[in-house]
This record gives sequence, structure tokens and C-alpha cells, in this order.
Amino acid sequence: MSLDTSGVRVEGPDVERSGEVLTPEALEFVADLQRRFGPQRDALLAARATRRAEIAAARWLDFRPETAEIRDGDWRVPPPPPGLVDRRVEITGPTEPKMAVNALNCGANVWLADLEDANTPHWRNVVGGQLVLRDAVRRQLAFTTPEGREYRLREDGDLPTIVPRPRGWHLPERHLLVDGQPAVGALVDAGLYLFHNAAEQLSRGSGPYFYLPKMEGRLEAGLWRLVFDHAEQVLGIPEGSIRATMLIETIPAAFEMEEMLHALGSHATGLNAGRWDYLFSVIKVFREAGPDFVLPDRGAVTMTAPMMRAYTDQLVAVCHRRGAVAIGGMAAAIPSRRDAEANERALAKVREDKTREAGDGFDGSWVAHPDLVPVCREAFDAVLGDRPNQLDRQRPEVSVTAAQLLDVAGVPGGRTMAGLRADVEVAIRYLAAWLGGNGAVGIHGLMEDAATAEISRSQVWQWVHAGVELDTGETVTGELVRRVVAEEVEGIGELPRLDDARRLFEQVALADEFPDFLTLPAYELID
Ligand SMILES: CC(=O)SCCNC(=O)CCNC(=O)[C@H](O)C(C)(C)COP(=O)(O)OP(=O)(O)OC[C@H]1O[C@@H](n2cnc3c(N)ncnc32)[C@H](O)[C@@H]1OP(=O)(O)O
Ligand SMILES: O=CC(=O)O
Ligand SMILES: [Mg+2]
Repeated sequence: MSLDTSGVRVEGPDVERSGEVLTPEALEFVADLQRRFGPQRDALLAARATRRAEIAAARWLDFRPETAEIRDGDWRVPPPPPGLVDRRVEITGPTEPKMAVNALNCGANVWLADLEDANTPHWRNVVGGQLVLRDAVRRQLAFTTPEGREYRLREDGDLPTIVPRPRGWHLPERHLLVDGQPAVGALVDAGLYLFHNAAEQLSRGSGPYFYLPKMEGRLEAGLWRLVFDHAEQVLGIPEGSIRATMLIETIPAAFEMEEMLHALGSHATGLNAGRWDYLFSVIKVFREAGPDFVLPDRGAVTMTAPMMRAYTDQLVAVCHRRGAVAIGGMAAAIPSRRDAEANERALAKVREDKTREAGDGFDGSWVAHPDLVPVCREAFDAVLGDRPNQLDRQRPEVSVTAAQLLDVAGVPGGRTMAGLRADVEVAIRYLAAWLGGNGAVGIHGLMEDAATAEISRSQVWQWVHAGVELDTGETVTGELVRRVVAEEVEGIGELPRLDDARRLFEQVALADEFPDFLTLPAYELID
């Protein structure tokens, strides 16, 4: 397909019904966002690189002295808007029609409609996701499988509030060119959603809400504020009606939680503890900072490790001091409808995770699967009772230091050959699925998505560069990893796009220069 409207060019495979969302007016709206804010986004990405180099040189990170006034100041974000007051259970998932219906029918309070970690940005997924969102907002979403199984939205009771998560600032959308340049993926996702749904959501007593991923600090949050202020003006919707929950899922952001809420201003509504990307970021930022920054096996790192506890305590304390909701993260265990024992094990793990979060002061949390909704609800009901949230619960005892947030050495666990093999096997399986268009998959009973795959491949990169010695006495080298890759690929056997996935894995785990995001080279390999 190729469509040209005043400097905007759509170049991508045909997608059924795309004309309903890629209207000339909607494209013009996105192009305006791109022209106004694209250059600032480019500058912020360049600033990220500079900041990372500074941190790498210092082998340290701390709260910023120049923003102490914001941290010491007396300010709050506006109260949560309609639909986001009680968020005790949030289901996440890709914007694929069947899963969208299931998510909307599962009894959660919020559906995080994921255009990010759980989504491959194939053009058909980008456009298809917007169609699903448009239909879902209007309660017109329906789906029939090729076998004739029908999926319809429930008509009894309230459906979850819809909160899309656009791509992070780093990803381009090469199918939508503005003045000859690829648009910023985040602006395409948020722009199309706002154009088609902002007024409709408000007329239904809800609102245009977002989750904002992978930011590294206040300036990036400030750019979203400008985008939202401008969009509100152009769309003629009330100031401050666009509201967003920001993921704290990078280590630099953990040092700027208050600054980010402040920078997003009247659009801020909460923070989320995105634990998987957070771990990826810890590895990425400190990948060459020496043995004190080398994590143990991915599977050994839990939320009770002191450094992870410091991160979540800080998040809850900051949120409640500022009137923002604190939302917990994703426990990776997924239930099984086929294996009762595996199911019980998964439910127990998730129950433990959600119970700890509720007890720590979070206002709600994420689940990856409809069968986990009751588990999360029970854990939060037990603490919240009839209250919609626990915003009134302050955590004055929390006083987190840089040393606590950076206590990588204090994470218990070994560095093992089994861990290395798991990183390799799971990442390759995941990349094959991602290239095929499926951004979230269950592997060995765990949810895997772009964030968990990033941990696996960056852990391998770091272990090679740090020359980690494994429990077997072997030292991790590129050669050892290639041998493990060959063995694991043989063990996997047949899988669509396995060869591409293997090459991609070797590229992102073994290149001399660390690739910033695996999704950037991976994007070159899809339609
Ligand atoms: C780090 C982060 O960013 S976490 C957030 C991003 N990640 C995600 O959102 C992952 C969300 N979860 C998922 O994608 C899925 O649960 C998976 C891929 C892990 C497992 O999915 P499946 O293998 O299909 O699980 P399973 O076979 O048990 O599913 C049973 C039913 O529940 C549905 N289902 C499972 N998970 C979800 C979900 N998250 N949303 C909606 N429906 C779901 C399935 O579609 C299936 O429906 P059906 O019975 O009508 O066919
Ligand atoms: O997006 C969530 C995460 O854990 O990463
Ligand atoms: Mg994430």
C-alpha cells in the first residue's frame, strides 16, 4: 500500500480495513506531531547516549543535585481520573482481536493494551492494533475464529478501562514517512489512538489514558507533556484530560521518579514498577562496570533481592507522597489449563508476588493471563478492602540510597551453565516468535516478551565481556556461547524463522558493540 497526503507517505503491506484508521485527517495529525516533536525526540535519544557514557565512566549513578528543589518541593499530581481510581487488577496483553476480547471480558479493572513489550511492530500489528482499539472503545469489538468460535464483549457489568502502551521513544515506524523520514513509533501509536478515541473516551465517562514505557528521565517525560498539551489543544479536549502512568523500568529513571512525575505535570497519574526492563537496563547501563555489577542467572533474580526491594519501596513512597498511584509489575509464571500441578505452582508464585506488592503499599498490579485475575484481586482485596486504593498510605520510613538501588553485588545466586543455556534457548525461541509476529509467548511456564528477551541476551553479552566463570569452571567466551547456541538450536529442532532468530541472537549477544535494543536490528527483519 502507498498513500501520499501532503508530505505523509504510508508504505506498507495492505492491511484489511486500514482506511478506517489511516484517514487523511488522522495522518495529518500524526504528521503534525512528528514535525513538531520528532526533532526533540532525536535530541533526547542523543542525550541518552551521552548520559550513559557519563554513568559508564563514573561506574555510578546518583540522585541529581540540580533537581533537589523538585524532590524537596511541596506538590502533588492531580487525583486519578474516572476509570483509574481503582486499579487493583490490570491485565496486559497484545492488541490482537481474540486476546483483546478475552482481556476485556476477564474481570480486570484495567486492560493495558500493549503496542510495546508484548507486540511485534509488524505493520499489520500496528494498524490492526489501532483497529482493535477503535472497536474496543466503541464496544464494537468482535471476532470469529476460522473454526467458527465467536468472541463477543460481555454486556453485563463494566469493562476494564483501556490503557494503551505505545512504543518507546527509540523505535521508528518506517511504514509511515513524514517528509521522507520514518515517523517516531511512539508518536504514531499515541497519535492515531488519540485522534480516533480521545473525544469518544471522554464522552463515555472515561478518558484517553496511556502507559509510557522505557523512559530514562524527566526530559523524556517532559516531551510527552508537550505532545499531550498540543494534542489536547488540536483535538479540542479539556486540558489535563490525557493522563498517563509512566513505567519506571530503567535504572536512570529510578533516580528521577519525582522529577518525571513533576515533568509530566497535569498528565501524570501514576508509576509502574516494570521489573523486567529494569533488570535489562541495570545490565545495559553497567555492562562494563566490573564484577560488582554482574547479576547472577536471570532465573535467580527475584523481587525480594535487596536492590529490587529498594526500587519498589522507593516507587511506592514517591507515588504516595505525590498523590500518584503505584502499580506493581509482572510475575512471569503463567497458569496452565492442561496441567493442574503446573497451574497450582504458577498460582502460588503469583499469589506470593501480589501479596507482597499489596502489603508494600502498591495500589494494584499486573497479570499476564485471565486465570490470574482472581489471584491478584484476592491479594489486593485483602489489603484494600472497600477502599479503591491505598493512596493514603505514606511510607515515611523509606529512605532509599543510591548504594541500595545499585546493590547488584547483593543479589544472591550463582552464574551457572544452566543459566547460560536458559538465556540462549529462551531468547532464540522468543526471537523466532517475535519475527513471526507474536510479541509475547509462554516458554517453560513463563511469560516471555521483549523485556525478558533483552535480559537474556544482554546477560550473555555481559558475561562474555566480564569473562564470568561458571559453576562448571568454564569461562564464558564468545566461542563457548556459539557452542551453546549450536547445541540449543539443535535441541529446539524445527521452528519457523529459527535460523533468523539464531543469527539475530548472535548479533545482539555477541557483537563487540552492545546494540541498545534488540528490537532495532530485529525490526530490519520484518515487514
Ligand atoms: C514485561 C512486560 O512488559 S509484561 C506485559 C507484556 N506482556 C504481556 O502482556 C503478556 C500477556 N500474556 C500473554 O500474551 C499470554 O498469556 C501468553 C502468551 C504468555 C500465554 O498465552 P497462551 O499460551 O495463549 O495461554 P493459554 O493457552 O493458557 O490461554 C488460555 C486463554 O486465555 C487467553 N489469554 C491468555 N493470556 C491472555 C491475555 N494476557 N489477555 C487476554 N487473553 C489472554 C488466550 O487467548 C486463551 O484464550 P481462548 O481460550 O479463548 O483461546
Ligand atoms: O514492561 C514491564 C517490564 O517489566 O518490562
Ligand atoms: Mg517493559
